[in-house]
Amino acid sequence: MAATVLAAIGAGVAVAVYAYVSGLQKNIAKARKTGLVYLGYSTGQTHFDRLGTETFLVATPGSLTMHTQSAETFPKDVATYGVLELFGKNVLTTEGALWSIHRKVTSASFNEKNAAYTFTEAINQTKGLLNMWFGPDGETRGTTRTIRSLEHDTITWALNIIGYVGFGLRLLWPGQELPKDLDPRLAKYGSLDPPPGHTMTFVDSVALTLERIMAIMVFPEVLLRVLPFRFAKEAYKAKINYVRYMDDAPRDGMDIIGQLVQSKYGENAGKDGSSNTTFKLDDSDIIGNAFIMTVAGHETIANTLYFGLLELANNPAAQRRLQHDIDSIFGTTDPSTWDYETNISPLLASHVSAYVNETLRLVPPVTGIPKVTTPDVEHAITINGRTYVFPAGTSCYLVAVCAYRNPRWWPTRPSKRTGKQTDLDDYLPESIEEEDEIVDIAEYSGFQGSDVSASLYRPVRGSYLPFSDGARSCLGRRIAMVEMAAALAAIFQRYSVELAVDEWASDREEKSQETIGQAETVLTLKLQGGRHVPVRFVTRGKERFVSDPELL
Ligand code: HEM
Repeated sequence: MAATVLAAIGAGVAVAVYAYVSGLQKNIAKARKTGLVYLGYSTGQTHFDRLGTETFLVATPGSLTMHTQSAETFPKDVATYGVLELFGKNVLTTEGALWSIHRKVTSASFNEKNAAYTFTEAINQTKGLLNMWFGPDGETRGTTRTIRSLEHDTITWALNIIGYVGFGLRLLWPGQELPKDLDPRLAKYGSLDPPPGHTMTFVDSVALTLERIMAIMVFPEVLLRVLPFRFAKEAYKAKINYVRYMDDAPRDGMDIIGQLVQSKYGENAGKDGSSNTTFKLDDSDIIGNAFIMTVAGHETIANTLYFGLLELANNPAAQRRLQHDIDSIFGTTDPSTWDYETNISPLLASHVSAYVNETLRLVPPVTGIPKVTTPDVEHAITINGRTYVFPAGTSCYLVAVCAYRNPRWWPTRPSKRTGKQTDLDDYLPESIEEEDEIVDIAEYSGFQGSDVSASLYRPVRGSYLPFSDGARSCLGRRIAMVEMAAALAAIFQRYSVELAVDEWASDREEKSQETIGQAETVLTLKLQGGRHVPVRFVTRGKERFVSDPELL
């Protein structure tokens, strides 16, 4: 008996070893055939430098993946986004005919009316954030206390905005009150304590669902309920609360999502792409898209504002230039009087959007984009003037963050900060602006106009894609730019940001840069494991750097 078991194990191991070796040989052969440089198994961004190439292949026993800095028009590899289909199919995770239906239905909501709502709500929420930071006596002191929760606070800020623009839910900061005439069905979403029928607030349920998304995906609900671990208990509690909030949300009161629910797209298109049926999103599609708008619509923006504020805290001179532009657009007028139609174009043509763009270059929330070559036939691609033929269905990872620091595409000079040969790792907001959005299939896009100034450096197409490009580019780009610009204007019109120097001694700028450099991607790029940079906001005129003549 024992001999039979051992023989069976031996045979199993032999089959596994054979599959491993032959898989590796097969993929190495495929890699060789393309003529490109390839690596076995390990991968990493420094390999671009080591191999002296912008595109290479990684062959493992189970896969062949291209890593590239060249944006090619491959289809998106939606399989890698499976985790985000947790609550239903949606515009990010579908492809082909089904995607075009989701895209058409959802893109209808990304219009100027919603961008204007975003502008007003971003100002309103930024005011709430500043009030919380300064507290009742902060204005008199002229400074906030040291803020260690900047990341958490910017996440809450962004969730509050998407809550309003996406769902029509007014979400509050401590000390704020709901408007008296609010639809009572919406009141529970703004509550700062868990309302009846819930064990956590709406905002906490969204934040914790995202934090525990892997556990929610991997373990069935019944198991999460009984497992004696904290992660399982949190995942269960977050999911139950989130689903209940989504089920109870009055569909008629919502904005982006409300329009989505009311849309009936295509008299001629069915959900499966067939003709002559009326398409209507079902409940799972609506919750799936609502979830994706919440995820895509807050962590990305929150992280950009967060890292942008840290970069500005490191660069007092940059803050001065930002404040100069804000002063010339808004003077001393109260932010609650700012008007979207009058102010948005000058604001987005000012240094404010250049500063956002530079943050998106250095610390982009989406560091890479998964793509895949044509599934059924070999795919020829020209890279640097040479054509390579790739096997059908080769996975491709566009390592966008490396392209944003590649001296071949960006003007560069030796770094004053580090002494390195190039300054592309430095925050240089004066140098760039984003290319105008060029949309391949216009009707699938949201906003299509220019939201940038004409005076700055325009990167070569394909070398700067923080919102991706083409038909599958970001639907929320306009909203994102409007939201971040409004927040920066509302903050820097009256305040400046500083590193909290008493905690970090003379090497504070270096230490802060080093900490930002430790950001890692889970869903988006962010500081993990409690790492943070302490800062303070101070009333303009009371900055430490005000005494530095170079900055005046
Ligand atoms: C700084 C903010 C943002 C950045 C950097 C960003 C970046 C991106 C990128 C790179 C993609 C392409 C992903 C891929 O193809 O794998 C994308 C897609 C998408 N984004 Fe954003 N995004 C931001 C804000 C938003 C906002 C505010 C919303 C909505 C409220 C949004 C909704 C979407 C959607 C729905 C898609 C999928 C489009 C499709 O596949 O057809 N994003 N975004």
